[in-house]
Amino acid sequence: MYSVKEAFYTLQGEGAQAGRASVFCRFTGCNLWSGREGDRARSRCTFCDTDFVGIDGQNGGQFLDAAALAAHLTALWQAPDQANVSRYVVFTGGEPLLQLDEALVDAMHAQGFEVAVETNGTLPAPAGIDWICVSPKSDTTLRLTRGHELKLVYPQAGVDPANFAGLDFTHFFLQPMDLNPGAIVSDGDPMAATVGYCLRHPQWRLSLQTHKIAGID
Ligand SMILES: C[S@@+](CC[C@H](N)C(=O)[O-])C[C@H]1O[C@@H](n2cnc3c(N)ncnc32)[C@H](O)[C@@H]1O
Ligand SMILES: Nc1nc2[nH]cc(C(=O)O)c2c(=O)[nH]1
Ligand code: SF4
Ligand SMILES: [Mg+2]
Repeated sequence: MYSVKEAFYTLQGEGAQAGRASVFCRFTGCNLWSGREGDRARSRCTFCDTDFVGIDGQNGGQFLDAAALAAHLTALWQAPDQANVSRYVVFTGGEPLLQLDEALVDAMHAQGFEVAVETNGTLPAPAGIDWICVSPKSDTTLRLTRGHELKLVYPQAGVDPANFAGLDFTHFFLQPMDLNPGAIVSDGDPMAATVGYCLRHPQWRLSLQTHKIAGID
């Protein structure tokens, strides 16, 4: 059984795949925050910009098995098939690695999708994922120390990007912390701080949340 908050067709907004047409599957629940505003300040992740509670979002629900969820997500892909252009699904949340398993990865591959995940990196990943984006959070133990992109929200108190710069990732991004969700503390302007860090440390590139700029999901 999989619990899905919402699922929708949009453009990936962040990181190296920004701008790419994608089906997003947002799983319910996270291991670093309950999702309740009253718990935010004392949670392990305090700046989350996402509602991942329940199954009441667009195209949300419970799905008995991988085949059922794969069919549901495939129906959301809205483009005609074209040679050399893959369908693309992004599993996020909440924390997707609480629910994503090899059966679902395989079922999406069988429907012609490349499979991406957005994870906080604290849980092991099933085999077969084509694109792993890890976004580390302060005061957590990173279990996923390799992948395709490491995308650190910046600045986070007590987190130095240098601690991740030697890990086995292809791309290194800093993403300015969006303070709108009521994020708890940040020193100064995250955008300016992030730009400044990337200017001084060219290994790191700026990731903007382009879906927020574009006004899409
Ligand atoms: C909502 S999280 C879900 C996936 C997973 N739990 C994680 O944290 O990576 C999706 C992405 O949004 C980022 N994010 C969350 N809140 C943010 C904020 N206030 N500003 C910028 N990025 C944020 C996360 O770091 C992650 O890269
Ligand atoms: N368009 C769009 N791109 C995204 N990239 C990562 C997101 C996420 O919430 O995981 C996200 C999202 O919520 N929307
Ligand atoms: S950003 Fe990710 S890890 Fe943090 S509370 Fe939101 S879903 Fe959980
Ligand atoms: Mg988001």
